[in-house]
Amino acid sequence: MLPNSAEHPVVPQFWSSSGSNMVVLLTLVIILIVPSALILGVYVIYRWSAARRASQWRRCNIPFSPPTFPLGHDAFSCLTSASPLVAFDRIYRENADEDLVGFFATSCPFILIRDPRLIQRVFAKSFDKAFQTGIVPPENDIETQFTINFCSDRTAWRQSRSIMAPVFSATRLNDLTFGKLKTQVNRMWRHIEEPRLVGQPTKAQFIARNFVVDFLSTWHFGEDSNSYRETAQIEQICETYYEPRIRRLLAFWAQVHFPSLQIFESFRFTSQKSKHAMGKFLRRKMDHRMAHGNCGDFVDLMKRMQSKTCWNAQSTSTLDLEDEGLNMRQMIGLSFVLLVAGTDAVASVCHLTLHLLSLYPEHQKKVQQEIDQGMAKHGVSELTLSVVQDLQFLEQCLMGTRYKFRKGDKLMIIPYSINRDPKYFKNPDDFEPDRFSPENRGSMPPETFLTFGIGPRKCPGYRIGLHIAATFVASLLCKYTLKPCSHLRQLGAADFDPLWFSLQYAKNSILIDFVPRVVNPMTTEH
Ligand code: HEM
Repeated sequence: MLPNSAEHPVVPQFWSSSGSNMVVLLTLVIILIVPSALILGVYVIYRWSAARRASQWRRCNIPFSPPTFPLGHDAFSCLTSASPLVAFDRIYRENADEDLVGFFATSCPFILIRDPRLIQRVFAKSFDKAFQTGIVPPENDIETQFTINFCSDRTAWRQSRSIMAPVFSATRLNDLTFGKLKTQVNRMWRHIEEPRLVGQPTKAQFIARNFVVDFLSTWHFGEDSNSYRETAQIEQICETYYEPRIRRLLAFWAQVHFPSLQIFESFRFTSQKSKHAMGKFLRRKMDHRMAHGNCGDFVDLMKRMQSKTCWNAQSTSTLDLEDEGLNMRQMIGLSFVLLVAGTDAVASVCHLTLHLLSLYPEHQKKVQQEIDQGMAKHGVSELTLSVVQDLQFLEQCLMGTRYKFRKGDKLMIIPYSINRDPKYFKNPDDFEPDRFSPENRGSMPPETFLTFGIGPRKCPGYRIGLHIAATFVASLLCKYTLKPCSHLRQLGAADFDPLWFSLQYAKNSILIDFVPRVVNPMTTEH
């Protein structure tokens, strides 16, 4: 019997089931077809732009590795677990016969320059190429423009380097500043003693970073921070400087592809949060100076520049300071220079040198002898500025760490790989500070020494950085002998933390045993 149509309306039933089928069908279309179409679209654009770039490289006779979708070069497949250095180093090694090689990182084309002579030609002799660092902040991102490292506006770059010249000058290191370093040394010794007395090792990264952050905080900003007790305020600002990893990668991608598109404004390298935090910090410092007088440090320099007509640059740049002096946004950028460019570079040289010296007791002993002799020569029983300035062999050790790598624009150089290339260095994997002795450095091709960069954008702070690192290492070696505890061999590219974009921190803590020395340097004869 047919159902009663009034109770069981046939037509609506039909429509409702077919309607729900349609909904399911539509949902499937949306779930499957739309994303597939999007991926296909991205793929086509990817292939098209890669093919265009490849044909340009072919025309210019530049050898290249064809891209694999979506990572670019397949060396990047390890990116989530390893530092980008691993991928770059692999590309360097895979192309041993080439002077330069093109490759893709996702869809971004890069040229890795392998031959040091070519590096010198491009980066040292051709200012235009050297000027572009690859990160291209928009002109109105004043803070980032004034953070010298990322500056893409020539006038701002010249101005920033010139304003900061007194800060980079080694003459700022005097007995007074050395006294501040000594405060940090005493705190570090106290920190090492606590675990040592209960038979535990010390984390090299931790003491190195605290030492550098606290010293820079005191020296430049007059802020007496003690990172062993609580995180220094400038460290908190530093922590928010770089966006979290995924945003940072997106920012880098957006900057390479669409440097001027406002839509990617939110994916910028320098986070808004850190700009605000730095602004607040600087304002507080300046107010304090108004009330309590000057200290002759970086904050005072900024304060002077704030009100001064400081440039006669015949420039049409929007960043021209003529008649205005520095404004707060420019000062924020310049303050970041000290934190971003200085802190990690010096801290990584410090802890990596400790690690290497713990692995090479013969070099460690030589540094200790040099320190003891220095103290005896100057008739002192503790480190002084003059003793540290005499430590030639220690300086060679600091240079010998050679872990730094430079990431330029679409042009890239990898000092890490060049420094380990047997073509240029005998026994490249050995820690041989004598490579950097004054005699040997003279015979070494200058273009192979890239620890501080090369050309007009070479590191302006390296003298200061080496001095801080020398004080750090010397103050430890005059009191202790180092024994490796965790890493029993030199670090390779794969041992570095993937979360660090350019500077290298080891993935796992480098633990070192500090064994007190029994010698009294004043009475030791050598
Ligand atoms: C001893 C430790 C240091 C090392 C190994 C080091 C290394 C480098 C390298 C390799 C570059 C070039 C980066 C590139 O081209 O991508 C650089 C640039 C720079 N460094 Fe250092 N650096 C050190 C200490 C410092 C210190 C203490 C400061 C600041 C107080 C500083 C400030 C800068 C600045 C501002 C730049 C950018 C220069 C420009 O683009 O014109 N560095 N550094």
